[in-house]
Amino acid sequence: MSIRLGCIADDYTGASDLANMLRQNGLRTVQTIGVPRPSLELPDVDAVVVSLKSRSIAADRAVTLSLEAETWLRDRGAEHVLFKICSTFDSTDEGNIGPVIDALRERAGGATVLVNPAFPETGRSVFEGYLFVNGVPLHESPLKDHPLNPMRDSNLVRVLGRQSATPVALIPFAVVEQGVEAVREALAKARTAGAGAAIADAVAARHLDVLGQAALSGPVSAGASGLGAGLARALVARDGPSGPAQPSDATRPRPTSGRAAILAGSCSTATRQQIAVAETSGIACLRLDVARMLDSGIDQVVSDALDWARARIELGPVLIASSDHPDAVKAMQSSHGGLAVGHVVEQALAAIAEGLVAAGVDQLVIAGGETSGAVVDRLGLEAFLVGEEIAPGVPVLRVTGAQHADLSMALKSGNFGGEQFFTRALSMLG
Ligand SMILES: Nc1ncnc2c1ncn2[C@@H]1O[C@H](COP(=O)(O)OP(=O)(O)O)[C@@H](O)[C@H]1O
Ligand SMILES: O=C(O)[C@@H](O)C(=O)COP(=O)(O)O
Repeated sequence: MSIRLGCIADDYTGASDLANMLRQNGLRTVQTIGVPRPSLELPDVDAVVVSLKSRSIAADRAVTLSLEAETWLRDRGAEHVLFKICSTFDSTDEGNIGPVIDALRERAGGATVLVNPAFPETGRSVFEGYLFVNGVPLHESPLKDHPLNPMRDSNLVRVLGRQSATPVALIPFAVVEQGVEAVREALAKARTAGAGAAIADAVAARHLDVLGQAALSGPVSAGASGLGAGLARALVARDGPSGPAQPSDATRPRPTSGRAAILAGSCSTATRQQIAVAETSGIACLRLDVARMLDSGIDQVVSDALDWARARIELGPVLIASSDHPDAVKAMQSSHGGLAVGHVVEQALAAIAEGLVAAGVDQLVIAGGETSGAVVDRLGLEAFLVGEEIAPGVPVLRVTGAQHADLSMALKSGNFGGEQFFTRALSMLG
């Protein structure tokens, strides 16, 4: 297999968001979970998105995993590697975006890395280096309350600068508006000035086209799926389209047991609203008792949740959620520690997912990036074929590989999807 674009995603929902975007813009794409084992059979594709769960782990570990993925992608012919980060720049002052960009840049010869997390379809734009989420500066958006990486600074030059070994430059709106050559020149100047990375502005799809073409002149870039779309369009414009749109197994409906479940660990405003709507539309819902998990361990909570689900699963979809309001999350974190709470809840939801699949569930919707990572890892999944789009950033995923190849899934970023997302996803997974 020889690929045209290699991608490393720092979480699994972000990876499926990117895979969806590449597919929509003309690249046959597969999403792998980690670096694939050598004997895993992958379809003939133009792009591979290697998903890592590296957003909220120690920076040195994130670097090691990302470099392993980069080696695998380059060995398969990738001329350009996109490091897929969150469109809300989820990270802390310790990393992991800066350290991974530094390592990928050094590996690829030192050219300044173009960085842009804009995703206009979901309301993320960058202007003068400031990130806006649905028209609100990042630090005023719901991301200020994220359980693992509260985003309290909207200036990405500053945010990335605090995580990086070298200074960070800005490629402002006025330069991006001038076009590809102007952006290439700005990147060259940034390199001469010693900047290892440059935040580029983009508020509309046409800016992402410019950035995609400019980025393709170098070996590495970093951004969200908007930049992925720009890169895909640039590749197709330069080299022409290839093959059929997608491996046919990705879109062919599969026989299903009819058993379906939704697991939510995201505490985002969007997910909490989607749960509220699901509750009023007749989906059986169970709220997990997070305090009980923290006080007495997860086993009894998991076992009670599975008993509850098994009693209902033949009648219709079930929804099990740990999601809570930011005040409740903060209270829990102040007594037990943020990462520790997150980890315990993720492990509980992963164990519940395992039990549900053992009970015959073959349609599974997961809300939350870290939550999705924990579930996919627990199930031992190896790769996904990318199906139709459910909502911007969220495709139908058909499992491929040795484990659970009958499973159809949606991995939803906490922030994505409209109010009716869960019912829409379930109608498309079958
Ligand atoms: N009630 C809760 N209290 C504290 N943390 C929680 C609670 N429910 C879920 N979490 C944790 O919050 C984090 C949510 O992150 P994630 O799954 O990535 O969602 P998102 O996509 O919204 O970022 C996870 O680590 C999850 O375990
Ligand atoms: O770019 C995005 O916003 C998403 O693709 C993404 O990475 C979401 O992360 P989570 O909100 O943690 O799922």
